[in-house]
Amino acid sequence: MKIGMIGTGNMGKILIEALLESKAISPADLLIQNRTLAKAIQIKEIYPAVTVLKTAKKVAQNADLIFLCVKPHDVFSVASDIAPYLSADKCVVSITSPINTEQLENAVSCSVARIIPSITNRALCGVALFSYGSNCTQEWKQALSTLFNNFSTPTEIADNITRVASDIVSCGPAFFSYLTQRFIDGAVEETEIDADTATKLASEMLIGLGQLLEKGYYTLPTLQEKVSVKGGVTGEGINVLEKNIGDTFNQLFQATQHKFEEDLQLVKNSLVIHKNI
Ligand SMILES: NC(=O)C1=CN([C@@H]2O[C@H](COP(=O)(O)OP(=O)(O)OC[C@H]3O[C@@H](n4cnc5c(N)ncnc54)[C@H](OP(=O)(O)O)[C@@H]3O)[C@@H](O)[C@H]2O)C=CC1
Ligand SMILES: O=C(O)[C@@H]1CCC=N1
Repeated sequence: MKIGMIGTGNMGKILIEALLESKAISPADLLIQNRTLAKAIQIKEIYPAVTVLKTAKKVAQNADLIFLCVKPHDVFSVASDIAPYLSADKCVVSITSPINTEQLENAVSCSVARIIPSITNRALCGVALFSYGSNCTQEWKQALSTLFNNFSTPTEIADNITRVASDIVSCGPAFFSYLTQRFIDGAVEETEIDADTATKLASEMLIGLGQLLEKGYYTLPTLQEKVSVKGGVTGEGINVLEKNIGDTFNQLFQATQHKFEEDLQLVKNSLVIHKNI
């Protein structure tokens, strides 16, 4: 199977690295293209057997499975460029949350899916959120799930939880990096530890925490219970968190939902431009 990647920015590159480093596919089966071609050429310098194509049209003609790894406002322009070259047996995957599979199916006449990846897939772990188009064939559903299983936990989601699922899976790494950074900053400001040591200790702690959860030794509540010895220091710290976090995370999910509504409207506007309604 030939896989085409249109858009080799942040996420396109991460998917290429995950596909190749997990050995899900061979570099000879990968066709890549980007608006600024130099970005795709840089990837070929790392993986010489990858083919760089000059146009999205050529990717559509030569690949069986085509990933659209562009920003939401560019998806329909790329989809309408490639639509005439897609036979019914091909599959198009978009990776962005504000565009649903119905909108994709209206833009191209082949199997479609939306797969929202996560930066954690670069480490060949974490979740990829799957939504299949209503006309997506069983063969493509199986092929996509098998492909992503090499470097992620493919998880099918209902449309109504798209935003929150993506907040947790794809935005989550940024949120928890930010919180960890603030944790480190506090330690450096309040004690004699230096930033490098605090960063190293906090990073190792997070890796260990991930391993504990992966191995299933503890749930999140039992883990807190085990560490918070009665009358001990952890309890004092948890009290501070309880007093101050308040409804921060409610506000966070409200803010992302609000931004999502705006993004959905922008997508509708770009659909009008491409006359696909
Ligand atoms: N970042 C993340 O963690 C995640 C991102 N996503 C989604 O992935 C999508 C892409 O995000 P990201 O990779 O961060 O964005 P980037 O801006 O880094 O990448 C987008 C790429 O698309 C290219 N591009 C734009 N138009 C075209 C075109 N017509 N033909 C070919 N290439 C084109 C751009 O080229 P050029 O070099 O010319 O700008 C750029 O390299 C977003 O919709 C985002 O929501 C999903 C999950 C996680
Ligand atoms: O489309 C999305 O929801 C993702 C989450 C992180 C960036 N973009």
